[in-house]
Amino acid sequence: MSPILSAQNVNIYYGDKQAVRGVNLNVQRGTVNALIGPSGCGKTTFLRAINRMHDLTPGARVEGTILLDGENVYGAGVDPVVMRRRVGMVFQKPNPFPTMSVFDNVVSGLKLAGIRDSRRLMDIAERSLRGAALWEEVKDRLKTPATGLSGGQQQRLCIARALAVEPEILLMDEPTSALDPASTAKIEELMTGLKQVTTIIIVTHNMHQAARVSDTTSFFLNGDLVEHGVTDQIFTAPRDERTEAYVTGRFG
Ligand SMILES: Nc1ncnc2c1ncn2[C@@H]1O[C@H](COP(=O)(O)OP(=O)(O)OP(=O)(O)O)[C@@H](O)[C@H]1O
Repeated sequence: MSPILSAQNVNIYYGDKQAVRGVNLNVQRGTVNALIGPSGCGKTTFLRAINRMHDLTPGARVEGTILLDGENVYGAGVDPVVMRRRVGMVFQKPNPFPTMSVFDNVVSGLKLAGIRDSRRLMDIAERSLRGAALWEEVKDRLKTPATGLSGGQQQRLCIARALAVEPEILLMDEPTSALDPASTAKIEELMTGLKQVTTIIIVTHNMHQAARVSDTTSFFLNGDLVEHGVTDQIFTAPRDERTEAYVTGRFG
């Protein structure tokens, strides 16, 4: 099967400084993929290249090829805004739009895309909130401010907001690092279900989390992708001694 994402010789720079070096990575549809490695090794930098977030960072430059379902993400004529709809993103800290209600947060991307039909918006909002395992908790308070939700609920709201526009890939940058263990467990559980509707690439510092939720794992070190493989293999039989040192906790 052709990969949903194919990165080919990707180099990323901030000014003169190279943060990611020659990364080659294929990600299969309907899987969860974890990016692990010590602080500063380039995980977030690589993640942000996938939906062209570096376009917004002065001095940042991406070289090489990133194909989304065969289409060059950086190709001439590709609208970065459209690309960011196809590749959704959830950040470390929940960031619901603070002045909007729960409902308006979920449908914000749809409204921007010109969808106005209220029946349709409600259907998609319900489906997205169910997809983010939040519907039961918020169905009676859809019109209340999103800021009234707990941190864990706000993060699931951000996941619902990302799901509403049916992204082909969902990028998650340490999505549980600001959450308590119960909220973290809920989001980890939910990822398995999300594989039915999208493909997930998650940056995590937590190796137990990577081992629990992901199908494949990529180990980064100093801007290099050292090793990529099935998660079980990376954690139990790594091929590179640097991967072994990291997953056994000898540094990082
Ligand atoms: N906007 C920026 N401008 C300049 N250098 C940056 C910028 N963002 C990141 N870097 C540098 O690029 C390198 C990779 O950073 P990146 O944030 O991708 O690492 P990371 O593996 O995600 O780290 P962490 O796990 O701490 O989030 C680091 O040396 C970092 O200091």
